[in-house]
Amino acid sequence: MMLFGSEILTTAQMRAIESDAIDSGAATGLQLMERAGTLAAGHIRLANPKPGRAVILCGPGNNGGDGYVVARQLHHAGWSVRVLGLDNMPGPDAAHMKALWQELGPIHPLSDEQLHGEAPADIYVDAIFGTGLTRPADHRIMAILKRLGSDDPRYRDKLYAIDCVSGLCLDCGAMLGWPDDQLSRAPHARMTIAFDSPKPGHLLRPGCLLSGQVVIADIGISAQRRAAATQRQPLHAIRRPGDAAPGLPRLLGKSPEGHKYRHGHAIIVAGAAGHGGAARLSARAALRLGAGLVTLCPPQPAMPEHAGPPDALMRRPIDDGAALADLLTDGRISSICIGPGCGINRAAELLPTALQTRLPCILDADALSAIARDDSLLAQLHDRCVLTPHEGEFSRLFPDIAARLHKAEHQAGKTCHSRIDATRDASARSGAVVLLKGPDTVVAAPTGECCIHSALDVPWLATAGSGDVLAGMAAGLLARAIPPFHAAGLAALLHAEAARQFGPGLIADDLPEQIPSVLRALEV
Ligand SMILES: NC(=O)C1=CN([C@@H]2O[C@H](COP(=O)(O)OP(=O)(O)OC[C@H]3O[C@@H](n4cnc5c(N)ncnc54)[C@H](OP(=O)(O)O)[C@@H]3O)[C@@H](O)[C@H]2O)[C@@H](O)CC1
Ligand SMILES: Nc1ncnc2c1ncn2[C@@H]1O[C@H](COP(=O)(O)OP(=O)(O)O)[C@@H](O)[C@H]1O
Ligand SMILES: [K+]
Repeated sequence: MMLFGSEILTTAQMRAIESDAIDSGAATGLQLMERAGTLAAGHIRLANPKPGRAVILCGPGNNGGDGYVVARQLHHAGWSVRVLGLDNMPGPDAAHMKALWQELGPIHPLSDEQLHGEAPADIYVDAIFGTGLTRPADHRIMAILKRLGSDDPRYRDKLYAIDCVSGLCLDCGAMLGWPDDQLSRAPHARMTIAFDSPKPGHLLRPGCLLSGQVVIADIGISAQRRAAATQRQPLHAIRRPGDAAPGLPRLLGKSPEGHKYRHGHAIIVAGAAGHGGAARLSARAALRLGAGLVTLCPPQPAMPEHAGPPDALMRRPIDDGAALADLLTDGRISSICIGPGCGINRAAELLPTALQTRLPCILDADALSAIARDDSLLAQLHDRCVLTPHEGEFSRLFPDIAARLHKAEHQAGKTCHSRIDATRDASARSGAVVLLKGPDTVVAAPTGECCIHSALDVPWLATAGSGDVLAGMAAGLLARAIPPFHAAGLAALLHAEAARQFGPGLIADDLPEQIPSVLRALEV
């Protein structure tokens, strides 16, 4: 089953595909550069139909080569174009494009003084660095980037980036040489024109926050991309339900001849009195996503707390591992959710029983804390488990992997280790599906399958209990026999879509109630 939208390529994969296209004679490097620059100019013109004044900033490599093509194309379209470039000898393709531009106009020094000395322009095009950036820009280029990112209204909302905002590592989304506390002053593009496929850095923070609208220009290498697809670990981007496969409504729908047990039975473990809200949110979400039955399992003393609605929810007290084992002898139970409001000690006590059954299970919140405390629990995880940590929980579960995410090493120009790498490593180590939460949620399976779900437009999800709803949604989907990787990815997608539909003012209680409308919009 292939559910997830457009493929994401790393920069190495992109370079390999470009080489294949060139080596096979499908296109020359010069033709690819001409297409890239022409398509970028086309997108800029679509966004700015009336020719105006453009300043094009061209760097030392092929990204600069694309910039010279953009300059030429805008010039021919009637724009007044000023080009700022470096006095270096780029590779042959970029050198050719540079020479073609020089037949039309001069190249001024690429410096902050020159940029700020220019008459104000309608647009600025960043063609300084693309996929070839290997180290932080030097102080002269940094001065230009800071200028473009400044509050000065001359530059605000006028930046078009070729492939990426310069300084961005397209493999991990970090801005090389930019301390976290200065990122607000980094250039924020209005639009990024990227080639063939999105790259991780367009989707991961902070890159996704700096890239603006990312448009993908088809430079004619999709045949080479498809030909090599089986050699890559699958990595996909899902932003909206439309990015998911057409099979989604059928997957989430219910067949006319099905009865409740055909749609599975989810167990939601609850905790001690006073903490019941979290598990009830999960249970509601599992019901709304179509699990045939949902049973909430608090300890006996907490039962009275769960007397209220929804009436569709069943309750059964579970005091210890033996009681859970007894419940799980019912072969119709098809998923378990442990964590929300559970309490760490209770989670630690119940986890071995739950894991021993090898039933699909969602492990969230306190279950993650229990696993972080006890390596023997980590060793019992299996490929039908879905771990749903936020960054703090992730760091406690996988401290060494999280430490590699630390950007200082990268900023010194060493290794690059992205949220994708970290989530994949965590999944490989635990043998479970891992969903690392955030505005750029990453889901990875032990098979290496991975997807990024971008929810940058729904910051109202950052509200207490929203993770509990996510866990319940995934538990509902797992109960319905949707495989763990897809259940996790779909839960992230439908969760964000519910928030999107509800809009500002959202609290976690609203999310399960919004699910029917999300499903209706999907024509489930
Ligand atoms: N390949 C293709 O067919 C196609 C590629 N396309 C385009 O090519 C772009 C990739 O081009 P690229 O590989 O030349 O790298 P690019 O991003 O221009 O920058 C690297 C240059 O900067 C240098 N450099 C690096 N870091 C530096 C620093 N901190 N400070 C100073 N210098 C630094 C580095 O030299 P170095 O000193 O590291 O040897 C090199 O000279 C890609 O993003 C897309 O726009 C499209 O045309 C489609 C077809
Ligand atoms: N700024 C944000 N933009 C979009 N989604 C977010 C943002 N912050 C958090 N989320 C999402 O909200 C949920 C929060 O989960 P979690 O941190 O576990 O909260 P809680 O423990 O209160 O339920 C996750 O699904 C996460 O991806
Ligand atoms: K660029």
